[in-house]
Amino acid sequence: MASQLRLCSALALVTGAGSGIGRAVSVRLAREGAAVAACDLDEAAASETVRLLGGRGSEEVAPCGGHAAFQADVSEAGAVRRLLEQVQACFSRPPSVVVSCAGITRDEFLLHMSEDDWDKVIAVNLKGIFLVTQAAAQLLVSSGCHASIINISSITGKVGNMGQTNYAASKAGVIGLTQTAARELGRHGIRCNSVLPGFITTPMTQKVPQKVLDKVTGMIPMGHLGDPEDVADVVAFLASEDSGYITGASVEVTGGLFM
Ligand SMILES: CCCCCCCCCCCCCC(=O)CC(=O)SCCNC(=O)CCNC(=O)[C@H](O)C(C)(C)COP(=O)(O)OP(=O)(O)OC[C@H]1O[C@@H](n2cnc3c(N)ncnc32)[C@H](O)[C@@H]1OP(=O)(O)O
Ligand SMILES: NC(=O)C1=CN([C@@H]2O[C@H](COP(=O)(O)OP(=O)(O)OC[C@H]3O[C@@H](n4cnc5c(N)ncnc54)[C@H](O)[C@@H]3O)[C@@H](O)[C@H]2O)C=CC1
Repeated sequence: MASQLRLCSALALVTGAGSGIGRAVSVRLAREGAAVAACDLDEAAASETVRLLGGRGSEEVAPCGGHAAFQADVSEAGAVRRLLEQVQACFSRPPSVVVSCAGITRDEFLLHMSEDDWDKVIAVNLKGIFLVTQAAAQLLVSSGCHASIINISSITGKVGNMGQTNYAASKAGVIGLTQTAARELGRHGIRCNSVLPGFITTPMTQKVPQKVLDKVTGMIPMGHLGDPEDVADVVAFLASEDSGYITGASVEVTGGLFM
């Protein structure tokens, strides 16, 4: 689909920007004119994303401003606070688009799942989105800026998935968190929506046993796994004013899996 320049005045903070869906989201938002603050636990990966965007220090300059890479662990409150301070200082404004893509899996059947694997997944996937959403919202409300917050959940948060009690719980929590944030922040001109991808071809799904991937592919009405760009298309829409009357929604990007 031809990209429009819907985001020329936007500053987009993307977490998990160093890989997969987060990288695709960063590329798409930049292509639509946004300045991108690409954050990841892996600083080198975030910097590579910015290089791909034609970031500061490269010959290409984004249509409406530069891009920058930031390192932060979204599960750490202090790191998230510093991240938002750094973004505000770097761009002299709060992010008007916030996309939380950072996430992990630690898959195991319930009977054998360790407490540590539970804690780690909840900390990154759910608490991380709480911390980023809260820190961004505090900046935005105090400055009176309108914004679009987009949290990446998963279809697993809707229907569950064998081997993922921790992950499914975290992603179901993201939906509830986002709906509640939408209720509280709507009066401030801040929209909050969730995106629920199905199986998307990224490093995260490379760990899935082939027999499971084979099984699920046969269940997808569109007959194939999705690409990160399929998710980025929807994120760009939710980031733009084309979705200006949408908040509290959960948008499934699954090829029809578990519709
Ligand atoms: C018929 C059902 C088809 C599959 C439906 C799956 C729908 C899920 C859609 C999710 C889309 C969104 C994905 C997302 O958000 C990003 C991710 O989370 S990617 C990671 C997704 N993770 C999984 O799906 C878990 C995959 N399973 C595993 O990693 C391992 O099985 C596990 C570590 C849990 C256990 O390993 P192990 O003890 O070695 O057991 P086996 O691997 O041999 O499995 C035993 C048995 O169970 C079957 N099985 C395993 N996982 C699933 C599963 N998710 N759905 C259905 N069946 C599963 C496996 O095929 C074996 O069956 P046998 O008949 O005994 O061979
Ligand atoms: N790939 C898929 O099939 C699906 C993925 N999702 C979700 O989409 C999001 C992105 O997933 P993918 O791109 O597939 O995964 P990925 O593994 O390719 O990318 C995840 C990125 O998040 C970063 N990250 C991990 N922990 C972090 C932390 N504590 N702080 C900051 N960054 C951290 C990683 O370094 C990595 O760059 C995740 O939230 C995932 O749960 C949802 C549904 C399907």
